[in-house]
Amino acid sequence: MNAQAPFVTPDGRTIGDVLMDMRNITLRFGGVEAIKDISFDIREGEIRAIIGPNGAGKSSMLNVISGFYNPQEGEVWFRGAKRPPMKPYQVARLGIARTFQNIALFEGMSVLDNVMTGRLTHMKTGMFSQALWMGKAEREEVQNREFVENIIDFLEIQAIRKTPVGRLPYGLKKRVELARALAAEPKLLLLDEPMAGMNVEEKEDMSRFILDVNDEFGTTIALIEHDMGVVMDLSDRVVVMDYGRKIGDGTPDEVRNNEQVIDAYLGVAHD
Ligand SMILES: Nc1ncnc2c1ncn2[C@@H]1O[C@H](COP(=O)(O)OP(=O)(O)OP(=O)(O)O)[C@@H](O)[C@H]1O
Repeated sequence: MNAQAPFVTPDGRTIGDVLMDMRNITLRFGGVEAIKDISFDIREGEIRAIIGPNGAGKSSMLNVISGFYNPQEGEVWFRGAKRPPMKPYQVARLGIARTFQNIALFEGMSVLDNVMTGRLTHMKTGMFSQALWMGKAEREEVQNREFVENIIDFLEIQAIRKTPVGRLPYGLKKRVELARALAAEPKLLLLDEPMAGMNVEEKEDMSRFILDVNDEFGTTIALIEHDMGVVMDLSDRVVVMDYGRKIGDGTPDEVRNNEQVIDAYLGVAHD
């Protein structure tokens, strides 16, 4: 990848080269154009938000990034290479992990076991050696377990590591989902409405953890969020979508003062 001029955010943070480059993406569902010729990039180490009214195409965009949908037109570039159409598990192996708008955890399993499932992409030994519990499989299991325990500590969920997820309050379930995504050691972490349905205190906790993950692990984060206070506080840069088109792209201040964005989305109520 060519070195590019570093991008310095208004609060003085320097963010790196382009990690993900979406070029002229168009996605159709039959006659519906969910994404219309959108281009934007995600730079190494930044927190990038995608915002817009309901039905604007945000989830569709996240699904293109995660490989769940393959666009009819346009190119997806990741770490300096054009990504061919792929299945989500192949995209996960490239280092892209995600959380979902509606929590997708195994309710009957413990927190620890749920977070361990996020580690599956890193398990290298085959079924055969695992079945025979050969040395290599054992070493790998120990290392993966250690990695997962560190994440559990980091997100302060040690006290509930043995608790079945189904018994946890909503805010903690969201944190477990974040832990599971982090267990995959992603280069790019996608968060689909991480604050949806949370109370003020839970939102504050989640915001802090998102910032800590970005700081401590240097993980690049792209998120969809409707809470504008949270978006403006957390993000380095924001893409704004409306009816499948991109209508704004820039720092939180630039986006906040963009007339088209104000008319389509922010209005008065969100100020
Ligand atoms: N699987 C699908 N099949 C057909 N149409 C779809 C599909 N997924 C999304 N759409 C349509 O694409 C458009 C964009 O939807 P999308 O869910 O991406 O928007 P969004 O911005 O994420 O909305 P929200 O904020 O409500 O989650 C909508 O018109 C939606 O009805």
